[in-house]
Amino acid sequence: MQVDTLIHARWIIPVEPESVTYEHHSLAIDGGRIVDLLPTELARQKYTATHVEELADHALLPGLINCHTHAAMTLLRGIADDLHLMDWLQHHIWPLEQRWVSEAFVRDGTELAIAEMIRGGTTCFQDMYFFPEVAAQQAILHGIRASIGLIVVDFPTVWAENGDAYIEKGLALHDQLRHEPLITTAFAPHAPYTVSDAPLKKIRMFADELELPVHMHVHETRHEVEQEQAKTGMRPLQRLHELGLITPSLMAVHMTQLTGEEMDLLRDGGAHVVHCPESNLKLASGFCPVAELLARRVNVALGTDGAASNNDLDLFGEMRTAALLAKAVANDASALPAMTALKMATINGAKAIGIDRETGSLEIGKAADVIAVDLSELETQPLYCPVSQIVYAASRRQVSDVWVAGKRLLKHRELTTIDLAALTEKIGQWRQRLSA
Ligand SMILES: CSC[C@H]1O[C@@H](n2cnc3c(O)ncnc32)[C@H](O)[C@@H]1O
Ligand SMILES: [Zn+2]
Repeated sequence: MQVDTLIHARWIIPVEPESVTYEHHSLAIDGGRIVDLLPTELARQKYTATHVEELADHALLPGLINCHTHAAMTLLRGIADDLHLMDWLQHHIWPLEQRWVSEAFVRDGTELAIAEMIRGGTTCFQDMYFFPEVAAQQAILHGIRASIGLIVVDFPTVWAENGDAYIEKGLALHDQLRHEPLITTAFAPHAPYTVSDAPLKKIRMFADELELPVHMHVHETRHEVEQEQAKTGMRPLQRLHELGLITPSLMAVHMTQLTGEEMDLLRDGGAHVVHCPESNLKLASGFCPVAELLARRVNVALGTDGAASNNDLDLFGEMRTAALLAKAVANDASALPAMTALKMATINGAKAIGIDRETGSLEIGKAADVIAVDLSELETQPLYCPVSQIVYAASRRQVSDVWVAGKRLLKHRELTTIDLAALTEKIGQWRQRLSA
C-alpha cells in the first residue's frame, strides 16, 4: 500500500492509550493523517512511502500543545525581569506595548515564537495578543496549528477602542478563519480585572452560540483576588460563575489561588485549567494546586505564558517544572508522575482547546502532529524508561523532527518553513529599535 510518509522509530509513545510505549514500531501517514501504527517489521511489508524516515534512537510523541502564550512577546524577552506581575505589567510591559506594538511587531515576534516553538517540539499554540489576524497569518504561513485569541479588554489599545469593538472585530476574524484547517479561534477576555460584566455577558452569549472556547487569565495572584473582593465583594471566580462562564468552554489560566469549593466549582462546571508553572514562579504569582485539581478530575493543560515572563517557550522545561513543583506543593513525590506531565502537554491541551478529535495523541485517524526526540544523547543515557527521560532529563534541543498535519516543519533540526537568517536579521533590528 502506498502512503505519503512512513516513520520507523525505536519507540512510539502515543499518549492515548495512556502508559503504553511501543518499541520498534512505525507510523504510516497519508493525506496529513495517521493511517496506521504497527510493528516496524509489518510496516516494511505492508507499506511503500514517498518519504521514509528511519529513527533508530528516537521516540515519537504527539506534538506538544502550548495552551497559553502571547507569541509576539518574544520581542520583549528579557526587557523587564525580576518583577512582580502588576509592577511588570503596569510599569513596564503595557507602556512598552503602547509604544511599540504594531502589525509588524506582531508579525515578526510571532514568527520568532513559531520558530522557537517548532524547534522545541510544539505543534500547536493558543495565543492571546493584539492583531490576532497577523498571528493567524503567521501560523498558516509557517504550517503550525494555532488557537487564535479574540482578545477583549475594556480600554482602548492599538487594536480596538472598547469592549464592543473588540468583540465585533473578533467575530469578523472568527468568520474569516473558520475554514482554515490548522486554525481555530477562542474568545480571549484578558482577565477579570480588565474586562467588565457587559462584554463578559456578550462573550458568554456568542461563545455558547458559536461553540467557542473562552481563554482568560484568572486568579493569577492573591492581589488580583483581594482587589476584586474589595471592589465587588466577590472573588473573581465567583463573579465568572454568576456570569455563567464556568462551563466546559472555559480555559482558566494560572489559577494560583483556589479554595476547595472553587476547585469543586471548576469540576462541576467542566472548566479547564491552564497551568503556567514557570511564569508563575518568575513573577512570584503563587502555586497552582495541580495535584488537587487532577484528583478532582479537572482537566489541567500546560502553557508557557509569553516569553517576557518565562523567558522561553519551552514545553519540555514546563513539563519538568510542573512535575517537580507539584510534588513540592503537595508534599508528595507521586503527586504528578512523568506520564501525567506528558498528558498535560499533549492530550489535555487538545481537550482544553476542543481539538482532541484532531490532535493530542498518536491515534489512527488523527492529524499527524508528531515529534521525534533523539534519546541517544548522553544526557538521556542509560535509558530505562523513555517517558521518564523525556520529562525529567531531555532538553528541547533533542527534538530532531516535527510534523504538523503530515507536513515536515523541522527536518534533522532544520526549520523547513522559516528562513532563520532573515528572521535573525529582523529580530536584531527590533532589538536596536527597542533599546534606543
Ligand atoms: C490583551 S492582549 C494580552 C495582554 O496580556 C498581557 N500579559 C502577558 N502576560 C500576562 C500575564 O501573566 N498576566 C496578565 N497579563 C499578561 C500582555 O502583555 C498583553 O497586554
Ligand atoms: Zn498570559
